[in-house]
Amino acid sequence: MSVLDEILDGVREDLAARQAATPLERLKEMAESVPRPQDVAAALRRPGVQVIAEVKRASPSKGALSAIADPAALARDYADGGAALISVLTERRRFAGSLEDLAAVRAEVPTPLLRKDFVVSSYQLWEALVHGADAVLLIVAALEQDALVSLVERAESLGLTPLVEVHTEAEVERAVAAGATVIGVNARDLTTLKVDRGTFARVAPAIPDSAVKIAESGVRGPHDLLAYAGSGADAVLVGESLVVGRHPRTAVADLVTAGAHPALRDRR
Ligand SMILES: O=P(O)(O)OC[C@@H](O)[C@@H](O)c1c[nH]c2ccccc12
Repeated sequence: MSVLDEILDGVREDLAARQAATPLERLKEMAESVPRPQDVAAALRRPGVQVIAEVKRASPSKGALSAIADPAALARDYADGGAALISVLTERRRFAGSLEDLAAVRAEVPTPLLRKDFVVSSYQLWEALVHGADAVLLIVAALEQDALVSLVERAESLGLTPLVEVHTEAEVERAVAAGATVIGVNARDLTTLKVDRGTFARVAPAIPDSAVKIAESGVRGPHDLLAYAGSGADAVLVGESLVVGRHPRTAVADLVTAGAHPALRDRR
């Protein structure tokens, strides 16, 4: 069984437990008092290369990365550094994340938030909404096409922006066919867990110009952002290098400065 399949099994088990504890009807009631999510595509389409900073405690490839005692304080650093979007891992077993982390970050910063998880059910979209997300990750490799199509539609109908993750050109076709307008190319292959920084340059040409293009994973600093920008990235998603470094606010600010270079600002 692949790592992805193992992760998905755990995700479904945890999901079943949450559904047993909180019926969908209850979540829907809670969603009534939540403000409408922000326009994430617009935030990522601003001139220059935008920085998406991730609250990430652990990963399947490396295990524990950082204890992150206070995710809200880290998110505050990311926001102060100029992140356009903050990604919060909510998967528990492999990434040590939680919906509580998402809610804590929501209470601290006004920045748009991405729920980063393995979404397999519309129940998780309602959870994302209730805990303050503006966008949700949908991973093409983890979903049958009809499930992908319906989750893109359901997310949009709730006002959530679907960020659809791909690894190959064939997956770009599936993402576009499902109506995705914000597409992330993950340099980490979720079946082998290896990072190949050339993935974005190979896959991005298949993404329509009208879509927002995000380069995910493997960004160690401004030089990697600039390389992804050279291949057409509108935004980069950065986790590990921010949480293991000692100065997350400065690290984000350095990326934001690189992404705001005049040559990048005038591209679109
Ligand atoms: O830590 P990195 O190499 O900067 O990568 C961040 C992000 O791309 C990665 O966490 C990620 C991309 N897609 C995912 C899907 C699920 C979980 C995690 C991810």
